[in-house]
Amino acid sequence: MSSSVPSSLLPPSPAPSTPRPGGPQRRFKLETEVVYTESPDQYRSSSVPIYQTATFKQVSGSEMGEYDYSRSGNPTRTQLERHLAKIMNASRVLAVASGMSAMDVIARLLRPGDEVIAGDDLYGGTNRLLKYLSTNGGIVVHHVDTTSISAVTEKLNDKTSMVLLESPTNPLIKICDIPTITRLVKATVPNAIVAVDNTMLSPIAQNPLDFGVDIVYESATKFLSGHHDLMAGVIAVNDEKLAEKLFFTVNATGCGLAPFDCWLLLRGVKTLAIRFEKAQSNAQIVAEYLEGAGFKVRYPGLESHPQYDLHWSMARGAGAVLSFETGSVDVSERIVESARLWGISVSFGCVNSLISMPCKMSHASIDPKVRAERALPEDLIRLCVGIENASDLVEDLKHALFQAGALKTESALSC
Ligand SMILES: Cc1ncc(COP(=O)(O)O)c(C=O)c1O
Ligand SMILES: N[C@@H](CCSC[C@H](N)C(=O)O)C(=O)O
Repeated sequence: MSSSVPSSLLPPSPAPSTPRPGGPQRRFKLETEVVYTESPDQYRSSSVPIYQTATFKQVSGSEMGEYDYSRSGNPTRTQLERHLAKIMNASRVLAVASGMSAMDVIARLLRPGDEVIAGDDLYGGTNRLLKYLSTNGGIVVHHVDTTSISAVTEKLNDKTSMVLLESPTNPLIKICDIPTITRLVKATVPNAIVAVDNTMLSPIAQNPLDFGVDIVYESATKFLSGHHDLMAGVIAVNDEKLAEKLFFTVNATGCGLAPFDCWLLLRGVKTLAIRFEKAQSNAQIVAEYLEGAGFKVRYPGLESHPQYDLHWSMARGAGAVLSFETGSVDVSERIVESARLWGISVSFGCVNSLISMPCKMSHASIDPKVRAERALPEDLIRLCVGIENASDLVEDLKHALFQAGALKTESALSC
């Protein structure tokens, strides 16, 4: 531990969970780990208390307690971070105000002149922050097709400071070979950081830290919380020095997650496994229906996905986000507007199913010219599948497709 960060400001490292204090210390299956939380609460409260306080009184003028100020640390945040560290196979997790906050904290590791290699298909907000840094921060950003290992390695040089990956990507659901890219980056530029945005799968389906990457971050606004009732981001690492640097920025900039949101997120995480499983099985049914109806569907649960085998070599599930093309922006708009059960909304990972057109919504901040260069189809529809009844979802979609003129025959309505 470095002398720059007092230990009182660091959350304790995660203890292995055990149903009874003093009982056998062991790792349980993920579905069990997400539900079980330890709390050192003096009243043995079943739910972790919300320490809705900005300050903590000190024992005396010279003796500091464990916490002094909630920007620097708060017991509810500590409990959340410990719980997430267990689930994300990390030694340390930091909970911050949003997924973009997490990305911002990570990006502050960069210095002018540094080079970043990122995907050519990535969340619009990430693209926007990278663009800002390249315009104003002296950072050079290379956007490459991360499905091609050589496209990534060709850009590696001694100025490469960070390789930023998403798999699956948002919204084209492209898969990249995280273990191989990580190995090659480490062999070529040992100090370069490999960071993975794991928002699309959550720790239930993929743990990139297990592949040797340095940082995993997620928008906890999505699957981790699951109800679209809070904004949060999480950063997970296994290197204490790196954790300290990241924590320094969290404390210095004040982006640590507020106590009530920590509590909401902790509550949401308990149902992560069951929500994710149901949403994912619904997504598989929806993807198969759309493919059967003749659409080009992007979903790693379909054997037609070009990186199907690669995906399943890394992940335990296909997730609940898929996208498909219709061949016409007008038709896509009509489909989106004809759906009743599917909410027209950005974001994903919620219990409710959502439908959107990335080029007009989540990825609208990417210059239309850049979108065209990167072959992001303007007619792309993204479906973020929730936990409703699968037949209701398919029925609603069928009717939206039919009303929009995307299903040519009545028979397609019954497939
Ligand atoms: C893949 C991905 N990463 C990061 C973010 C940013 O998260 P947040 O909206 O919580 O800031 C989003 C969506 O916003 C996303 O889709
Ligand atoms: N207006 C927002 C759009 C947020 S998109 C949220 C989510 N990541 C998604 O992919 O739907 C912005 O400008 O960031």
